[in-house]
Amino acid sequence: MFAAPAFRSASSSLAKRPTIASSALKLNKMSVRGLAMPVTNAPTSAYNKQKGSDGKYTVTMIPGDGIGPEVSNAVKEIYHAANVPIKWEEVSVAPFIKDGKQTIPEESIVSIKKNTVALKGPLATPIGKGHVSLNLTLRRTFHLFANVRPCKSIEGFKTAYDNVDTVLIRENTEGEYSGIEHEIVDGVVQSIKLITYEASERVARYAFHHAEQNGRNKVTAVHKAPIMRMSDGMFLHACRQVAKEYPHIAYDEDLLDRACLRIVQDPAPYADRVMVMPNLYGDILSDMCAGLIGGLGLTPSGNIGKDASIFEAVHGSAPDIAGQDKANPTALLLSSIMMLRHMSLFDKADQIENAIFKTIASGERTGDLGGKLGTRAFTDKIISRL
Ligand SMILES: NC(=O)C1=CN([C@@H]2O[C@H](COP(=O)(O)OP(=O)(O)OC[C@H]3O[C@@H](n4cnc5c(N)ncnc54)[C@H](O)[C@@H]3O)[C@@H](O)[C@H]2O)C=CC1
Ligand SMILES: O=C(O)CCC(=O)C(=O)O
Ligand SMILES: [Mg+2]
Repeated sequence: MFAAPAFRSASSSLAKRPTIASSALKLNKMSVRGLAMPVTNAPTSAYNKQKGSDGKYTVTMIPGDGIGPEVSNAVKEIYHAANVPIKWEEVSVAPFIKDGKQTIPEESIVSIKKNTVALKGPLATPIGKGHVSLNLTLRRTFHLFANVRPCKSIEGFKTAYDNVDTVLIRENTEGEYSGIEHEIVDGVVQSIKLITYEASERVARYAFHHAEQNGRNKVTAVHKAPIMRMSDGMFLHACRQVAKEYPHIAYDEDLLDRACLRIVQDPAPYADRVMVMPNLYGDILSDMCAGLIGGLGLTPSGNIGKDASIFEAVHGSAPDIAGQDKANPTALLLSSIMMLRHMSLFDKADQIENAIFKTIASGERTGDLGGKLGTRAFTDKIISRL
């Protein structure tokens, strides 16, 4: 097992390191002042909303950019056809500047806070100029500390492997995506990878909890601690501490590059476990896993917090195909199915999931899977199988 010498020398004072932890909290609260939710170490809380007088649960919907409105529309149509007891509260998170700071509309924050569940289409982030990532802003604003990204081979759709079944849990609020960058002097830029023990422990605990709840018998922490000695070293330390609380779940560690190689050479051994890792590694590894099962049109995710959860596809706004009726809505649909299960609407989740998989297996597919159907026609085929 890897030992992190530089980190070890500092570990005894770990519990008394309020400076790192409190500066992280300040960062989290910066995005939407006054509305940030408290951070706690509890793995997650159950969905406990009551149906409205119309017999429906209200869920926030953020259609998103690029292909977002097309794939969101597919979800809405299928849910309507399947009589899912959900009423969508559609909001925009288009940012504006208030007091010199990027702000997202209060209406969207109030909606997510009230409903505690949201389904989100992809949000585009301009490169190098314009607003900062709204995806990251939402994750930080609602302390969505764990990003769960399952990736499973689709029966009837042939790829190099038919046994991919990975579950990746990504720390979702800090790490390389803390957004702390500055130019020290001309031509020298510093980008801070901020890792706190608190966030590492929280996501590690969620990974073990998730493994336990989903019949997986191992947690693998994915890292680059030989290089990122203190930051990934602390992440590993937190994982090792939490592992002691779960003696019935095996724990091991793997280097990120080695894990990438192993997964593409033989994904089978990864079907028994949950992988947990810092933010950037999870972002990259989840696209890589998607490639093994047929691409980004197929992979869902859930951003899990204690007080709210936002479900979204792994993919982005796909500007190359936006507005052309080419997008595969499966990824957002499967994300919505994760959401339905989170809400304990298991029958509806199974019904829609079966219809999607039967449609794909029948050969009726969108272009990304080698098919001829557009987004709308594919949606209609799913509806016909509900
Ligand atoms: N969570 C989010 O909202 C995310 C947002 N983004 C943002 O999205 C924008 C575009 O990013 P890209 O790097 O181009 O990644 P992307 O995921 O949007 O697209 C990558 C490739 O996959 C294809 N693709 C993605 N989703 C598909 C679908 N549902 N059906 C068929 N093909 C699909 C695209 O056509 C493209 O060729 C950027 O502004 C990025 O920052 C990127 C990833 C996640
Ligand atoms: O926020 C973004 O623009 C990209 C985020 C991303 O790639 C992801 O969450 O997978
Ligand atoms: Mg990504």
